[in-house]
Amino acid sequence: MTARPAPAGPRPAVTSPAVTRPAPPAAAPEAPLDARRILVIHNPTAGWRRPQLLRDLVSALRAAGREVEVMPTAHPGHAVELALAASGQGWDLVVAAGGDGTINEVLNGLYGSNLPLALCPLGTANVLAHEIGLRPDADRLAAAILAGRTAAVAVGWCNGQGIADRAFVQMLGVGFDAQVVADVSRGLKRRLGRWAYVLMSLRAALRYHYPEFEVRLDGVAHRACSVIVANGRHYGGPYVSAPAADLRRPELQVCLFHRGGPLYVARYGLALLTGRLSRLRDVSIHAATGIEIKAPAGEPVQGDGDTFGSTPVSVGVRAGRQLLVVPEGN
Ligand SMILES: Nc1ncnc2c1ncn2[C@@H]1O[C@H](COP(=O)(O)OP(=O)(O)OP(=O)(O)O)[C@@H](O)[C@H]1O
Repeated sequence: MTARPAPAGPRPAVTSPAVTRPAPPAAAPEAPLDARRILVIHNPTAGWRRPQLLRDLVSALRAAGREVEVMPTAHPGHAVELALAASGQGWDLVVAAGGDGTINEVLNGLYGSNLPLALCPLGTANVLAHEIGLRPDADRLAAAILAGRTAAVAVGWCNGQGIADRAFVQMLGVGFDAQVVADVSRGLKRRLGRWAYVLMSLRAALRYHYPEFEVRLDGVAHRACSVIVANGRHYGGPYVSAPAADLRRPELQVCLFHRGGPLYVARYGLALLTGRLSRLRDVSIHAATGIEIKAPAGEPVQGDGDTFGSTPVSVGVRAGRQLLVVPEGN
């Protein structure tokens, strides 16, 4: 992997669990971006593979006089390498064309480079695209990039078993959902799309062992059967898990699920689909900037829909360090 020289100043450490920071005032809008040279990092294995969407986007950008190069990924982790190498090559913007896992890899490669990120959502769930109101329509995607409207988003960070200082943008999960993500194979996702998650959720609901997690939120101890750490509001696609979450604020919303077992999984799943999750009495949501999660044994940790590693895991957040192209009205 190509190593980028460290960004000016020390790389900030994951926020200490003991520190509670007040939310900063809303950030001033960024000046519009005029991206002339655009690199597209494309995961050809993502989601339902909508090659036409990407082709149309590239045509629209070229028709508007932009220089566009598409680099396909060849293996997992390749998008990190391509994004790392992109800084210093004269690009004005990097587009992540794929699902949330591809966006996550590109983000991890871009961090600290000051190169803005845009999305071409080709994945299965496309949670970040839902979060910023980006529709999978080539004309709208091109219009957003050409308008150059950006937002500075806060980035979540985690360290854990097999996880070394990894960024996430939308969410991180430990417990039932991380088990489901670990169970869904690439082949199954390709064959069944979203239904792969439904199928594996049903299977895991019956087979999962529902351990209890020890969770420290800014130093305060809690216990939970499952945990979702939300940087954005959305989860699993167009559904909302944490209504108070805001990508622009360096603060995470932590959903603690206090009961385990198949009936509670069904209850939580139904509440998520009907927008009532945050109102359940056995779910509590807490704002936090430093989070420690431990389990009796190593349990899977998922971030942005891909397995990162396993517990114990510590999670923090860093303010406005990544510029993201957002559509009008966001
Ligand atoms: N050429 C490749 N071959 C196999 N795997 C790849 C390749 N390029 C990237 N990957 C891996 O594919 C994984 C899944 O990609 P991604 O999340 O973008 O698609 P998805 O899972 O279909 O979408 P979503 O996350 O929205 O459900 C990524 O974690 C990445 O490591």
